Amino acid sequence: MTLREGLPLFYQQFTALFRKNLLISWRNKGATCLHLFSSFFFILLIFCIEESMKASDITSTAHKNITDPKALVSFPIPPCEDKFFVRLPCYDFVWSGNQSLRVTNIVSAIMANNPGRPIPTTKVQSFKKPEEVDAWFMSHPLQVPGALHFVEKNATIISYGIQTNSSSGTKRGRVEDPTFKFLVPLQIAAEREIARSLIGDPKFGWGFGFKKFARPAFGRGLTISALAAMGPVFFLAFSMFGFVLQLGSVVTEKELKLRQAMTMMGVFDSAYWLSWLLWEGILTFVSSLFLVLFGMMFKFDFFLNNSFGVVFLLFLLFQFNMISLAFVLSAFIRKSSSATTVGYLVFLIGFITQIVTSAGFPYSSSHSIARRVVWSLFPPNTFSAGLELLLDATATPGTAGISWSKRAICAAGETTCVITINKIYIWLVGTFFFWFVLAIYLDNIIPNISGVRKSFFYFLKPSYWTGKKGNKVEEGSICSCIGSVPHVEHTTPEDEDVREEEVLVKQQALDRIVDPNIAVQIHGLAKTYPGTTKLGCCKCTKTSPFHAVKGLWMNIAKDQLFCLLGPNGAGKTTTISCLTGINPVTGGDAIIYGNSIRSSVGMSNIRKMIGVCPQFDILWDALSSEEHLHLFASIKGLPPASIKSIAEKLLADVKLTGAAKIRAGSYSGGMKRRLSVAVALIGDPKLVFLDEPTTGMDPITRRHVWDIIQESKKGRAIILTTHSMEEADILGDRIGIMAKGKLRCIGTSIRLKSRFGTGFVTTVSFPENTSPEPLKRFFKEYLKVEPTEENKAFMTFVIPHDKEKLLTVFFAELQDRESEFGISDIQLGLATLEEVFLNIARKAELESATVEGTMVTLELESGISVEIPVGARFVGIPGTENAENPRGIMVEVYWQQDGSGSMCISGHSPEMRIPQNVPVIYEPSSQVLGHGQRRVRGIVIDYEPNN
Ligand SMILES: Nc1ncnc2c1ncn2[C@@H]1O[C@H](COP(=O)(O)OP(=O)(O)OP(=O)(O)O)[C@@H](O)[C@H]1O
Repeated sequence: MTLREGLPLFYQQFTALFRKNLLISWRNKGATCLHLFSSFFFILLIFCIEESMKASDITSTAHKNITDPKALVSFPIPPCEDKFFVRLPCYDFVWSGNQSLRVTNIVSAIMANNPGRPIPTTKVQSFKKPEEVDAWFMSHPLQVPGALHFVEKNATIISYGIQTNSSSGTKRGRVEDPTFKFLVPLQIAAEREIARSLIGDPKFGWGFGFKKFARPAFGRGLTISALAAMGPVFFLAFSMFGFVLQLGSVVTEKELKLRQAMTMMGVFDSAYWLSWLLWEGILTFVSSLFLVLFGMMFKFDFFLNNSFGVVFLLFLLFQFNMISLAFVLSAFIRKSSSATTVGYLVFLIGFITQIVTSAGFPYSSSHSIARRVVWSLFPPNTFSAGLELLLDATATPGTAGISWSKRAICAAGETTCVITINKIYIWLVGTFFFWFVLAIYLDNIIPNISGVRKSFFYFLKPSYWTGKKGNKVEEGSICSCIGSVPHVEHTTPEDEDVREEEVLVKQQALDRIVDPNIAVQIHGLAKTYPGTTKLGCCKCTKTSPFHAVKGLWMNIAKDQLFCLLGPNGAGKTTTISCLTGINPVTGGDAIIYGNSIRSSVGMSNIRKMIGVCPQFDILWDALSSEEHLHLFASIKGLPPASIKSIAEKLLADVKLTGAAKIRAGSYSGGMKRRLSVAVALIGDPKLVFLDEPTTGMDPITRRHVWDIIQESKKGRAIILTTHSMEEADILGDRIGIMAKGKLRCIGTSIRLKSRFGTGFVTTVSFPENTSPEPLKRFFKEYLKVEPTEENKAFMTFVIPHDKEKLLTVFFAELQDRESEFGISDIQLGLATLEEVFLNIARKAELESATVEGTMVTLELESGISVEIPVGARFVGIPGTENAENPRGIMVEVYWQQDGSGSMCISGHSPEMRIPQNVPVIYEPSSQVLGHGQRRVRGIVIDYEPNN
């Protein structure tokens, strides 16, 4: 099947990824609806606030048509206690000019004739001169609202002046206007009584009143506008929905390694980012449209009087900016759960900078261009400036706002201005591209989930653009100082098969022999994870480099399943990660169907011919198995016409046809693993990596998957890692066991069992009343072996390999004497692969424990505690030497793997004498430990019981 390449592949990937984004949004309806329609709630909220503000201001006539305004007449002088802030005892007014009798009479008349409330003399203070009044004010602050100053010039002229505190005060939301409350009543009273005094008629009528203009009701803008006050912050909050959702989606794909899986399948970065951009762009377009339409529906002048295109474009460009900002921040975030926190922080910062922007910073000629440039990089700032222009334009009722044709013209009255709505559009387009390009750059240079990144100047290398030659990646955080990675000393393998394999591969590499039957040739593959430096708040934590794979040499044949076994941390997954290009190798190389994993061209060829089932399921919860297969098939470049039938076949193979349309989120662990296996087999790959494919499966499903794997061997190579020895035994054509980063043994299952197993295992069964002693003696005399396990019904003997030649005669005689020994059944078999595995793992543990001094405590039945290195098999107990046992006593320690895959002690043999001439592998320097406790350090003895 020919896979698509170049532009057609890009287009195919882009459409598949776009569909994936669409499906995920569709399945996540709640969040998508919130993104699209939350504007309605914000607009409704602003509308409600504005209505309630109007309702609370019932005395205001601003919203009413005034056709026949009423005259406001008769202002009595209010009692001084009515003043909002007054100090008691207070006075209704004070006056100067009391040396004149006429003035005194005028003031008396003012007090007596005050409408509705004659003023008592105790509430008035008199002075001779205004200066005395000022002096009194100084010593009696806040004790009087106003003062009258009279001067009798002559018989026909009496002049007067008024003093009041002109600053208006507020109390509990009410405003005190000193002019109308205190000044005008004093003025009316003074003028009335002066006129009566001058005319000489104490009943002279003196009418005075105010009357408003008749006028239509004011619009919203002139008085209170909730939109002007809260619009910027509400619109910023609204844009946060899309921002947080976008950030969460991108980070989730990174966190769940979905992005890595797609990269492994050869997805173009450009197709990935553009698919997100287009989908989010559509959502943004629709949500901005709804926002403007809702604003118009609620009849806000802002939306009605400014041109539709002008308002819509501002919201659209701002939201696009928030998408690219989300892309940038996604490079720094590892957990999708942090998206909401980051969204909240961005909102908080945006809220603060919006306040600063609305205060005039930096969009005025008094600020430098540099300040404006820096400030405008943060999209909420430019957005806020744009909103302010549009709000100002519609602040006066009945004004036309900003039209599309006038978008580049300064506000009325200004000949020059530093910012227009058109300039804001240009800024927003510029910052959108700036953040988007920065997001792609950061995505490349910040270490991905596997700790891999590109160099800072990767884009300057022609190979990045042409895809030719190496496109090297680096490891470690961008801030950590990575020194040179320590070299791994290559040691000649101890095992002869591993040595032989190494020599063969080296020779083939030297002779440049390309064996047509070899799918993968691994040349001294080494991987060292660099140490990292992490800056904490108080200290710097450093981890040292770790050699995970220390030079692998091996061939993996076509049409074969190579099984890679090893305890936890052996380096199996790291080897697979290197072979699949997830992690760069530190040393060596691997040739996969003639392509080197060290070259980017080679790797891009390799990606087309491999299928990977990673250790952990890499699936979208919201997509069904059918959709997963369609997506990955499209990314791989399978011809569109064939994708449907291929997906159907794969689903049938892994028995998921019935669940093809069900979302993977509701699958059981086993179903997810089967889907992962199907994904690995998409596009008929020539090399398949299966990293623990049957983990979490029930026995029936596991058998079924084994059948699928067995079937899939035809025409391809499979590299399988597993912790199930049964799986390895059944499926593996060849098995390699790794431990501590090195290959420890390699060969067929039979070969490994015969070389590393303890020998042949025979189980003899007999009826319960039979005496086992004669049988035991027979085994002891002929083969010199004791039973390793015995009960009333059977005995198990392990016969060392060196007794193999004796077995034919031995078993012939045993069969002849069956009735004599009372035997009911005899079974003979090789040691299990599990035993081989434990042996290898134990030896590797012992090797590193002896170097690193990793000890565990062996509790002997005799009550002694012995400290021994992990993996030690025969352990001598110091202090047990005597005449009978000149070298002392030893025990055989039995090991097993615990749930986490680490070696732990499962028991020990009875104590036995240490034979003469057996060498000591490890003798601890100090023998006795503890205070009075019987706790010693064991001596590790190199003893093979069969020799
Ligand atoms: N990114 C990393 N940085 C540092 N050390 C790592 C990193 N990834 C893996 N290691 C270490 O490398 C060693 C080999 O890990 P690897 O995952 O390859 O083991 P494995 O054989 O696949 O084990 P398992 O059976 O548990 O999957 C382990 O000790 C692990 O802690």
